[in-house]
Amino acid sequence: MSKEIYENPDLKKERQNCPFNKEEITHLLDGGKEKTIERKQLENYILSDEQLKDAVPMEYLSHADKYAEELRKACLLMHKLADSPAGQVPTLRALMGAGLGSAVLKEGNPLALHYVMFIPALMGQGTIDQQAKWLEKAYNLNMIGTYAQTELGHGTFLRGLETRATYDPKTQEFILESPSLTAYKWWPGSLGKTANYAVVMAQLYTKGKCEGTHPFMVQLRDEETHEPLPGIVNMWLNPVCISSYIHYGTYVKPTNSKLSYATMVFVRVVVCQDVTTNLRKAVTIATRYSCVRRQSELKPGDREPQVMDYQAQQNKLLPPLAATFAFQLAADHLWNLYHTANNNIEQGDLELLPDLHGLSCALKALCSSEAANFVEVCRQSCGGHGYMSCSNFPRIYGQVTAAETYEGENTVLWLQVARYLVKTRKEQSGGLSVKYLIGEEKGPKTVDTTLEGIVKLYRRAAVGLVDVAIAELDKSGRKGEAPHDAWNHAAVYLIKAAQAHARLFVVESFVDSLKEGKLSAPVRTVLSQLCELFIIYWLLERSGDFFLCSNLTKQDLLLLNSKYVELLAAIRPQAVNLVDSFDLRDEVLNSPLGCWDGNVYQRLFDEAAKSPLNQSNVHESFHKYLKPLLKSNL
Ligand SMILES: CCCCC/C=C\C/C=C\C/C=C\C/C=C\C/C=C/C(=O)SCCNC(=O)CCNC(=O)[C@H](O)C(C)(C)COP(=O)(O)OP(=O)(O)OC[C@H]1O[C@@H](n2cnc3c(N)ncnc32)[C@H](O)[C@@H]1OP(=O)(O)O
Ligand SMILES: Cc1cc2nc3c(=O)[nH]c(=O)nc-3n(C[C@H](O)[C@H](O)[C@H](O)COP(=O)(O)OP(=O)(O)OC[C@H]3O[C@@H](n4cnc5c(N)ncnc54)[C@H](O)[C@@H]3O)c2cc1C
Repeated sequence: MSKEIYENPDLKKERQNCPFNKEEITHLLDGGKEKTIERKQLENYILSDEQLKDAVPMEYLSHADKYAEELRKACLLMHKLADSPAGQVPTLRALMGAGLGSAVLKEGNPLALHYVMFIPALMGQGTIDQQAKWLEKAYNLNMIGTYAQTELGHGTFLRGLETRATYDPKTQEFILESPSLTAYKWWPGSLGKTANYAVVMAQLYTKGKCEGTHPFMVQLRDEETHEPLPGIVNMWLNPVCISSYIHYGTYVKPTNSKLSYATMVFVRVVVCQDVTTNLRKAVTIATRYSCVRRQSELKPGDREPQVMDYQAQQNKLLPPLAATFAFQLAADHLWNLYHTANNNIEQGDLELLPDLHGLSCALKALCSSEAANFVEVCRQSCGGHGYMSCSNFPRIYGQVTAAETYEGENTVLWLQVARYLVKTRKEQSGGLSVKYLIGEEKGPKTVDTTLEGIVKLYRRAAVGLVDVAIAELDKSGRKGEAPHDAWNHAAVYLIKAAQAHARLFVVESFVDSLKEGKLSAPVRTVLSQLCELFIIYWLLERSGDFFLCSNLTKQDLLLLNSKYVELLAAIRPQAVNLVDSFDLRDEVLNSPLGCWDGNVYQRLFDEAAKSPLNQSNVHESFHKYLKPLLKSNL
């Protein structure tokens, strides 16, 4: 007799009469039906392996045991890579990120940096000969690498890195040294115990001249014993410069000194997708829980309502739900730009480099900061149970908020974006993503609150805020301030302009994708509602920017507020169906609050029972500490 599959009755009701094809949205997010099939096959292949399951919840292990357990599983995953039904690269991409990877490696992947930065650095900056020598070894895992750039004293300011690589023309060797405590490489993932090689970013000195930061391949540990090589703490010998800038002792300048920053650009592009995956998990958990959880009284005398029926809860969860689509579509556009720019760069055409740098900084900063804020709202929307470690919100939040700092601290990246915008606006020259800055904004300044009208408002704000920032810079200049002081004193305006640019890109990506996409009418309807909700939400959140830069009136704002709450009500009935379309398995969500069947309370109870403290009625510490206290008659 087949066991009746439990489904929470409220969730069951939410799923009845879904007006759109969930699989159509799943395929859209995966990149097509074939990709969905491939993903599901890969998920089955990985998640069915009993050896990859945690015997006890990771939170109850010691630091060292957590490391050992994650390393055990990471190594097992690498063995499974060879036989993966999806092929090596799609499998690696899935295993390195916030989706399938974090379902197995909940505390982090000790081998992530090897694939996410070490190999990309070799591919992006190594010579053909160097790639021939190291790439096969890296792909075969005969070496484990990391990317060692950040030091105790410097993470942001790369031109201030202290680690030095001095070229000795007599021996044709580079001597790497960390001249001070603050020069110690600090933060690189896997550097502590896992990697035996590293790409080390160091200031290149040759013939007494500093040529700036360059990547060097350095062996850290003995390949057999894994012991650190002699002098590894403060003196590294025998590194090799990864790139071909030293020709027979003479330094040959690269076509662009920033090409040595290319690895970071790659990860910034990838991070946008990764934080979006984490946000999808958080929204799924919070949405399903909000339709299972019944609390308080909406209509006097009635049964306690689903908390999702409170407009306040819809206001918490539907903008992040819409954001997952907005960020995914924008990340897809950025990924395409990355590939185009990279292919051009390989042919020596650097024209798109400033666009790629500007946009990757903008989207990485926007997606990571917005996702972190939205994940925290999702956590709070689940009340006390959202605070529990087993809810998975603490881990998801930790992963997303880290992305606000690594790969370029967000404020610093916003200022990079502003530099690119000001230059483009002033020089009236520029590339792909800033065309709106070239020439004057045309058309009437009147406001219409249609989708197209709202996009025009975003464009006006993006242009207007750059002009406000430029006016501030010019004002400081007229007062005789040096350019660097003027820049620092305009930082608030510059960051606002950068953020408005990033939002415009996301909004246009979402609107254009719906125009171009081959979507069924029901899917187009629900995605258009989400699109309109999201662009109005952001406008209401940042209304000051729009008042400053357009003829937006109080009446317009009241109208948009009404439209916003109407859209909350319109989308509410499809919230569970939309998160079901993400097709995130329970093992990927890893949360009793978000499971497909909605059996929340039993799963919470079962999770609590796993705690070591719940294995006995009286913990031994009672007799050691509490009982003496009770008897001490203080
Ligand atoms: C197998 C596939 C794997 C798939 C993976 C799947 C999932 C992975 C998911 C998530 C990732 C997982 C884990 C996370 C990975 C790693 C953990 C974290 C790693 C790190 O944090 S590594 C260290 C990161 N550190 C930084 O980012 C440092 C930030 N600082 C800087 O970048 C620079 O200092 C600066 C802020 C840009 C300033 O540089 P500076 O040299 O001073 O230049 P400026 O004077 O400001 O500008 C001069 C000029 O140069 C242009 N510029 C600057 N940077 C770039 C660039 N990168 N590219 C192009 N151009 C650049 C700038 O625009 C100026 O141009 P002008 O024309 O205006 O002169
Ligand atoms: C989880 C995690 C993983 C990491 N992994 C790696 C890794 O694998 N390899 C690696 O090399 N590094 C790694 N890092 C380090 C990371 O790249 C740096 O922490 C990051 O670049 C920020 O630099 P910082 O720590 O020096 O911060 P700082 O730059 O010192 O930031 C401190 C404050 O100063 C402000 N500030 C700095 N410069 C400016 C400016 N010009 N204008 C205005 N304000 C400014 C910042 O906005 C911030 O508010 C990792 C970090 C984390 C958190």
